[in-house]
Amino acid sequence: MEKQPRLLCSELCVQRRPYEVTLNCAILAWKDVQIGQKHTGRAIYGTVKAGSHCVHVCEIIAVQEMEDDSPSKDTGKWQKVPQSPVDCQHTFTVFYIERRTRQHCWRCSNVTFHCPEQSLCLLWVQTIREQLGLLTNRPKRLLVYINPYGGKQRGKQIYDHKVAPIFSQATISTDVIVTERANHARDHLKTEADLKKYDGVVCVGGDGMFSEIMHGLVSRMQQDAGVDESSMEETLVPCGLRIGIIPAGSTDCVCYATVGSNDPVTSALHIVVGDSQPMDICSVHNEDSFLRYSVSLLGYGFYGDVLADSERKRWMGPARYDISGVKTFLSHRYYEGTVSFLPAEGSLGTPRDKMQCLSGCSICRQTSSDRPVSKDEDSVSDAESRDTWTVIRGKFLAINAASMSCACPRSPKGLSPSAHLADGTTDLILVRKCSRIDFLRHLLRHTNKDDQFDHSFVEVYRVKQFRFTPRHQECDSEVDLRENGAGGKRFLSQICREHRACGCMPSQSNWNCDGEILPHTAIQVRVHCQLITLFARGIEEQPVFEDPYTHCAI
Ligand SMILES: Nc1ncnc2c1ncn2[C@@H]1O[C@H](COP(=O)(O)OP(=O)(O)OP(=O)(O)O)[C@@H](O)[C@H]1O
Repeated sequence: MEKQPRLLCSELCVQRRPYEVTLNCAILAWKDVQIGQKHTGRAIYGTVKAGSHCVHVCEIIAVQEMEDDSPSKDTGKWQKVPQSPVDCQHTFTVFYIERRTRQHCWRCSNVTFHCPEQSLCLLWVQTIREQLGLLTNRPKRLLVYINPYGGKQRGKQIYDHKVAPIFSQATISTDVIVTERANHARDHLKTEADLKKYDGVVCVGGDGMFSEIMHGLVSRMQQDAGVDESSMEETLVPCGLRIGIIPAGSTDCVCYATVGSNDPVTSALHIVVGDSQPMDICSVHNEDSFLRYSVSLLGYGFYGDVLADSERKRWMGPARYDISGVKTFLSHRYYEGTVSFLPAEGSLGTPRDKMQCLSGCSICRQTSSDRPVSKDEDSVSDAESRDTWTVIRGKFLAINAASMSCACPRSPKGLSPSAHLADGTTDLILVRKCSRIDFLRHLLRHTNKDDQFDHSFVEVYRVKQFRFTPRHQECDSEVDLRENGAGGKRFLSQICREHRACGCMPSQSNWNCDGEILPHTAIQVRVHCQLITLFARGIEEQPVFEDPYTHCAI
């Protein structure tokens, strides 16, 4: 790391021990001057050598001058007077992010420095504040929507007790709206909200609430830019405002995939430091009508049936997903249809390359630098003329499109462990008709480390667009193609498609679109690369212990 010039260096006291405290534009470090160089290698970004501490300036939340709590003040009680090498009357406290040993969880920690003179104390406070002021990615004003009924109905409590105090410490001002009905946040964002006033929108709730806010914001951006969402050909305008997710739902899959945990304090701290994680969005159309956007899972067959069945069992609470899962598995229904897709080509990864999308992912970064700047360059018709569509017809137990890994505590690797958040693609997983026991083997692999795609009946493709037509909606030419040469069968099929009552009609499933049922089964899906940005940084790799005094070069 390049050596940065020191801005300040003083001997200050921490818990009445003398420390050499240094600041440059990247690092604040403090080293116990009395302790030797013995390594402890314990904390992360905290103590590395005994008595040596280091914090990145970009992970400082705030600095505050404090009332001196020196025990030398007369409290009326007997107390031992510690020996301090300097008379430290003036104090300031630095609040910073500390990584916890629990996976990807952050906490707000603090250290109080005692200074011998007030002028020195003020100089430190002012210089640190100046450095924080240079971090232009931090939000100053946020619009917050709270779903009081999401998850265990603790959204309001979580925000008031865990998140609001952090925002206020970081001097972020907020306008808070507690929703009164489903789609309140979406409609407010779409029509009323004065978005120019804000640096970001915060969603307190689960995946359903996030989806509402994403829909509201994306639609508003298109309206303002005069883009017609109902046309699949249109290139959508990216959202200028970042979205923060404070997890307060039942599954919190989007938060888990972009932060690595579903901890509200960690999410609040990612918002405060102004992290940015771009994310792709799939638009879903039925012919010329726009249906919905999806960021995580589009599932037909198994996941569609589980959702449809669980919706009828809402009264059971979260247990309904397990019960519907078992019921759907036992019913072992398969569905016929045609899947066509435009494969993603070039240097992007593949769904089976085991390259997990982590913080600073090189594949997503490369995609972002390769993205066309002009609207015309990326039109659907252009893409279609360059690329060729692959067509697959068959009987499927499940058709899933995972635009992110969809990892969650139940499925730590997710449906597609190598799916990327922002590479402009979705992983299309086709599970063909197979025996119950084989399907069970495939499903169980979502919960362990084995490759869930390593089955003869599973195919996975990384795609930019896809379409699905259920068999009964296929036009005659498609059916003719499939049944080429089988004259009798074709005739029978024609009759069956026209006579639902005869019972040979292939049954239909529903599309599960990020937890919502779509009203149509024939759909066209297009991935819009990096359409939104979250206050997140992706999942960080486990930190390496490093010596701040050698590598941070302070
Ligand atoms: N005030 C409200 N009253 C009723 N429903 C609401 C209200 N505000 C939001 N909603 C709706 O509640 C639904 C579920 O909310 P949310 O996603 O927060 O929780 P969840 O379903 O428990 O969690 P998850 O989606 O992570 O499983 C959302 O689709 C949202 O549209």
